[in-house]
Amino acid sequence: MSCIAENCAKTFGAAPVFEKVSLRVDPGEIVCLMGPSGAGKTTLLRCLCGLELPEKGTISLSGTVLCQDGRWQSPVQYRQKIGLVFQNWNLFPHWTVLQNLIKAPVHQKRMSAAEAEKKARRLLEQLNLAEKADAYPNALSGGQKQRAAIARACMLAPEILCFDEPTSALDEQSALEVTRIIQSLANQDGLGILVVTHDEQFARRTGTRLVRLSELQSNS
Ligand SMILES: Nc1ncnc2c1ncn2[C@@H]1O[C@H](COP(=O)(O)OP(=O)(O)OP(=O)(O)O)[C@@H](O)[C@H]1O
Repeated sequence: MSCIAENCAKTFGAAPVFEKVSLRVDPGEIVCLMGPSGAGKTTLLRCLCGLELPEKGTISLSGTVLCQDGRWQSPVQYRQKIGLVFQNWNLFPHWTVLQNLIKAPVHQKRMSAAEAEKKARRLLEQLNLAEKADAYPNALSGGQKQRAAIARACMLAPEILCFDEPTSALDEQSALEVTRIIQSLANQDGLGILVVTHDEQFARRTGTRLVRLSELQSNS
């Protein structure tokens, strides 16, 4: 159930972003990844989510290997176990909140429409968003969009959930709400959580472990 990156290296063109980076996220823990702008935090997150291929190293989740030394291994199975809440939420604007939640699980034939709707309504209820099920994303506040994006990521029951800068567009109240939701996902549902953030205050009150990208790099 742990997500493990070992000795990963990623280069764009001729420029190495990071080398020999290792990171482990266990069930129930909330790892906050921090570091200077441009250090490669989002790139590492995207590698862990199977959106970028590192040239070196291995990434695996509960025994399913995503990639090894620049080759994809089992990306489809791996991606089913990990979810990502994007910084700008990436909600489809022409779909309602409910449709945003149910389209992927139904399209991927992992759930019937009825099952997906039942699960989506339960998640929206838990996230205090039930009354917005039929609203379009442009009618939601930033905090509500964030919660809709979290609900959508939870539809496929990931083992690990990743967040890219979850508080960057939120006011203090909504950021506190995100802390509560993330802690509940880790403590009650046992998810492993990885959060890339610049928000030191958020990281200190939310994380069970704070790591800097520079500390993940082996010098040997
Ligand atoms: N698709 C890409 N093509 C080329 N270079 C890229 C690409 N994505 C990221 N980079 C470069 O990789 C480096 C790391 O970027 P990344 O977004 O991972 O950093 P970050 O630590 O998340 O920064 P920030 O905290 O500012 O979001 C930067 O120099 C960036 O310009």
